[in-house]
Amino acid sequence: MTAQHPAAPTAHAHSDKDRVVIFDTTLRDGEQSPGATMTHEEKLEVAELLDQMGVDVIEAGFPIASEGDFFAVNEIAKRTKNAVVCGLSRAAFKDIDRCAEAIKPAARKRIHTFLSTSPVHMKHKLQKEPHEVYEMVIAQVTRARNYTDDVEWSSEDGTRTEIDFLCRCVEAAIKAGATTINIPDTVGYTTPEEYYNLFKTVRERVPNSDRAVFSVHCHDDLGLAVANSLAGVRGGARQIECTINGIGERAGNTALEEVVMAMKVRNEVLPWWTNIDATMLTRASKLVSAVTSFPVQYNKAIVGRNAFAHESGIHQDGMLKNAQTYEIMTPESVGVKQTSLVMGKHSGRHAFIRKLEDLGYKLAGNQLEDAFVRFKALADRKKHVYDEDIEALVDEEIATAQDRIRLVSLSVIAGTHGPQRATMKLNIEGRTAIEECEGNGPVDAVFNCIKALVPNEANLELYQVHAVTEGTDAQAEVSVRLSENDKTVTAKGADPDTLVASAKAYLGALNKLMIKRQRTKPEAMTATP
Ligand SMILES: CC(=O)SCCNC(=O)CCNC(=O)[C@H](O)C(C)(C)COP(=O)(O)OP(=O)(O)OC[C@H]1O[C@@H](n2cnc3c(N)ncnc32)[C@H](O)[C@@H]1OP(=O)(O)O
Ligand SMILES: CC(C)C(=O)C(=O)O
Ligand SMILES: [Mg+2]
Repeated sequence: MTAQHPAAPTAHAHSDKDRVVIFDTTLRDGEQSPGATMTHEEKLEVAELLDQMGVDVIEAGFPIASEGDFFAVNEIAKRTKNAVVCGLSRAAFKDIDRCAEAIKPAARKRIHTFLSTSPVHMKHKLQKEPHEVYEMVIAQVTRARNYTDDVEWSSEDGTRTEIDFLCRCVEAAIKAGATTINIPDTVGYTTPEEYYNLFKTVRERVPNSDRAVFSVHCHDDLGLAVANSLAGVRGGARQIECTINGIGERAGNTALEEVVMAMKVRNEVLPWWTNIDATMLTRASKLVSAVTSFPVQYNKAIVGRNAFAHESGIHQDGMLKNAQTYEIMTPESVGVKQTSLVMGKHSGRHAFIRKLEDLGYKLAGNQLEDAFVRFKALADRKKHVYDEDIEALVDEEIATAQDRIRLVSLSVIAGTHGPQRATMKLNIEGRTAIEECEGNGPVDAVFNCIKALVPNEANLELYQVHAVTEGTDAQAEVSVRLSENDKTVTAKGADPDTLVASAKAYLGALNKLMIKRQRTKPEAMTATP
């Protein structure tokens, strides 16, 4: 799995015009996800990691929202080494002043002020006329510019805003001193083509548009946030607002890891670049998931636990031959140690052999074939087949290869109304025999069957059960110790069914006894004493 992917991130001759600013809003829009609230310390930890991984702007919070938010933004402003620290504020002087105070200690600081421009928001939410909104844009951006020369203005619900009004507001904001213009798709309503056209149009129509960086901010209500963001960049935007794991209001925001890797892996068609150290993406994902208690879906692009895992035999075989067959980026490129070949019911022989080698086994011929058949049978019954399951299975295969008594089938009737009853079929040196016995409990009934089928004087000294792995579908591993005269043998049996495992262990011990008997008394060749 060391093959070099042609699509793997490579060094580019970067040009400044293709540089995309990564504006992370995990701590602001991300934290707006219901239930995603982070503690003060957790926010500091996330901000430190974002700074280390090369995020350009950290939107650290909404300082007017609460004392807690203010202090978090303020502390992040003090600690951040490289990134611009940004705070959000409504179009209200008190918000802007509070935001300015919070970000004051930052080496590089931004005030982000927003105001809705769509008819529905202006009429129902703000209850203001367009001309009032227009005046507010100018007043608020001007106010913010008193504190810093890095001011971002967002036209909330920009994608449902009437285009002439949007262009007028954007022009006014830039004239008042905004250096970044964000046109959010606040409700996740737009489509890639539409969003591309929006940026193209606004940039063409607004006379002073070249004096600001345009920014995309997308929500994932229709699952289009990443596609829309990239379309906006194609339309001329050079800042992407995003969050780790795509957390955020409702269906979330554009996932940082997805846009970053899309541009890296498909750079020939998405020819832009960022400053993000992609090898830190997995770490960031895990941290944000841990502090928000939001699990990352298994099949999530880039950072989901299945993003570099393969279970089906055809894919595993391809991966073993050349990783490029089924992976478009290396796991290492996003901070995952290695591809994992998950053993399950869809796995094939190539992967099984590789797994056995990794676990230190070398089986061939019938032994390998038998082990594979038993592995498939186990995988059919068990959700997760762990390494320990395979070890137990192979150990048993090796231990029982020479067995003269083999379990063919077992069924047991157990429950609250005893006596319990077992029916067992054995293959004893090539001959099939069947017996039905009762017992004081299901294990007793099983062992009585064995005694009836293979009469013996052996004394059961130990019977022990433990689970090989976790979960209710874990394999049971049963150990049985039998003694006969001066001979003592121990054997193990593993199976998801404890009673089958018990029978296998008992029979395994009997088989070993027979070998011992044979060694000391070569004429004792038969299964019965
Ligand atoms: C699209 C986005 O993500 S926007 C960001 C959303 N994030 C948040 O709301 C989280 C933090 N918010 C809060 O803590 C609170 O809502 C606060 C502190 C901002 C305001 O709290 P309150 O004063 O109690 O107001 P409340 O939240 O109930 O209502 C919002 C008010 O802000 C107004 N408002 C909304 N957006 C803006 C804006 N961009 N500029 C100015 N006023 C605005 C609303 O019209 C409403 O005003 P009204 O009270 O005159 O009707
Ligand atoms: C505050 C703005 C930028 C926002 O989060 C949105 O419109 O979605
Ligand atoms: Mg948002």
